[in-house]
Amino acid sequence: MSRWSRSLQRYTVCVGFVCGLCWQVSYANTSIADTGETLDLTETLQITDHPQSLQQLASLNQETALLTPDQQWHLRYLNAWEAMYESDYAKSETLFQDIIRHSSNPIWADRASALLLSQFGITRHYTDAFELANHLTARLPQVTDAKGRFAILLNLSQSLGLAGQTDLAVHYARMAMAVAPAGKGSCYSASSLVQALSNGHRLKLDSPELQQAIDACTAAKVPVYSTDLQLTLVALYLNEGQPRKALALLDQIAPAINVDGYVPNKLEALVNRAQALAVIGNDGSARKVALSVVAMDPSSDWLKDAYEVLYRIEKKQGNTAAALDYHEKFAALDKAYLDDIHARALAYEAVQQHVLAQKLDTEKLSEQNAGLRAQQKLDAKTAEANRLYLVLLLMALGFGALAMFRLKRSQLRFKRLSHLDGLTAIYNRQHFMGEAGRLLYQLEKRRGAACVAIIDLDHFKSINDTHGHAMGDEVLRRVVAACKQHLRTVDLFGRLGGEEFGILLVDCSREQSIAIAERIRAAIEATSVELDSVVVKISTSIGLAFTDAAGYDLRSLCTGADAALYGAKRGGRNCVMAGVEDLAMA
Ligand SMILES: Nc1nc2c(ncn2[C@@H]2O[C@H](COP(=O)(O)OP(=O)(O)OP(=O)(O)O)[C@@H](O)[C@H]2O)c(=O)[nH]1
Repeated sequence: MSRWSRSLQRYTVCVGFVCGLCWQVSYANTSIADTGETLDLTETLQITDHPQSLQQLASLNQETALLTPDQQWHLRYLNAWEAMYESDYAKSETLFQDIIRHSSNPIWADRASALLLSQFGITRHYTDAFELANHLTARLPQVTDAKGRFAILLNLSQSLGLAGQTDLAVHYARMAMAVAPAGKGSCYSASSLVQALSNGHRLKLDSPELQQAIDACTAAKVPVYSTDLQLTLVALYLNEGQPRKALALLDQIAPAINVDGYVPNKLEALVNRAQALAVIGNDGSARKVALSVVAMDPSSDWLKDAYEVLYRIEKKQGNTAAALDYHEKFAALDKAYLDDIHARALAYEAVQQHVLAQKLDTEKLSEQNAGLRAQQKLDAKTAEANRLYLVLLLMALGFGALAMFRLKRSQLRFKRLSHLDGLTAIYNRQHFMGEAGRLLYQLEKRRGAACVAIIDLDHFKSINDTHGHAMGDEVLRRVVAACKQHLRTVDLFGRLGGEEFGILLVDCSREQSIAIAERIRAAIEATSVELDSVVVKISTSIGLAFTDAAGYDLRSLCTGADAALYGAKRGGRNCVMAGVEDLAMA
């Protein structure tokens, strides 16, 4: 028969030993005060002396207050193991999940995960098993706890073997062998390798792995495993058409099987014996052995093989009805068995597809995220560039505006300067004449009165000649200052040239104008100009012309004022001559 048919049962066996991890620990003294040691000892006893371990576990569960938080997780792990051992899978799964999710110590989480992986295989929760297997495969590089790593590797090999992934099962079994502790650890890992090869139909009678595993388990004194491996050899004899050798080996290991009392091995041996007897034609014995298997009412795997033997014997002997009956039973179990293999393969593929889809989704998301991040970076850079452009633009506009402002101010300044006399800072002749003409035009429209006064300093040449041009310039500035004292802001004041100044008195009657001119004359006369300790006295002659007589034409007014000025000079200087009438009088 195929070793496949026994895989799940062997799976259970392996789990039972692996999770116990029966390291070489002495347990003579079971009343240890140190709770940490008690926990370790209890773990050992779970395999080597189960009744004793139950007592230890009960004591520990009553003294949880004495345990550290980490020891409490260890205790939960032992309780989970116990529940699984007792086939209370609902309870053990709850406990395992609690440890996996909430234990802060990865040692317990990893060991619990390894056991839960086993349990999922036993309970045929294949999807859960392969999902957990994927998780543990990814987690493996971080597992530093030797026991946890070993347990994970063994159970990965087991679960992947169940999925028909022989290469992976062999790979993890070899990894487990590489880290296996001497003794039982070597036996368990070597047996896992044999099982992986057997499940993948890669095991031959002369495969060195088989003998290596038998030697390891014999040396480690693990009789159940040794017997199981011998049964693997029996199956190979049967598969290769050597039933007598199979029977010989079964006879050889029969005493050990009885001593072990391990039911799966006992059933396996019986089924193999029935098959071998049937092949050699000993139908009566074969039927008897097969019926003994049926009587034990085992799980489907052995029952299926037993019914197959019975069906072939009845058919061979022409017992059609019995043959048909056995065939129906065999076919039903065989279908269930094939369905189970199919279910494992499907679950494995579904999980791989799911993982692949998740990976693709993750990659797609990563790509999208990368794209988004790149877009965000681009957007940020664009925004930054835009801000920069805006700042530059504003700066350019600012600078432009500033430049414009400066240019305008400069233009205005030049314009203003171009309107002013350089020495006295009052209007020059050109601007004075232009402004005077404009004002007179406005005055004419509203018939306002105005007066043009021309002021000419007396004997200015002699000041220059006597005291120099600097004194002459200073005199000119002081004269302007004196005139401004008596002018209103509406009046127009300009230097017409040399020592000659013009004034347009706006909205000023003849009398008011004469009075102002007289005050200006008096002020100039009163002015003493001192420069380098030299004091100069000055005077001025002023000629006036009025709009009420000369009209609003500037030229006429200037001519009139000039004529009046001429009169003032002729009249002895230092006086005001008002209009043509005065000139006529003069
Ligand atoms: N210091 C100085 N002298 C100037 C300036 N502009 C003209 N003058 C001088 O002013 C003098 C004018 O002299 P004149 O035209 O003979 O007149 P005046 O000496 O005042 O004689 P009357 O007008 O007849 O009293 C000349 O000597 C010019 O050189 C100036 O900006 N600064």
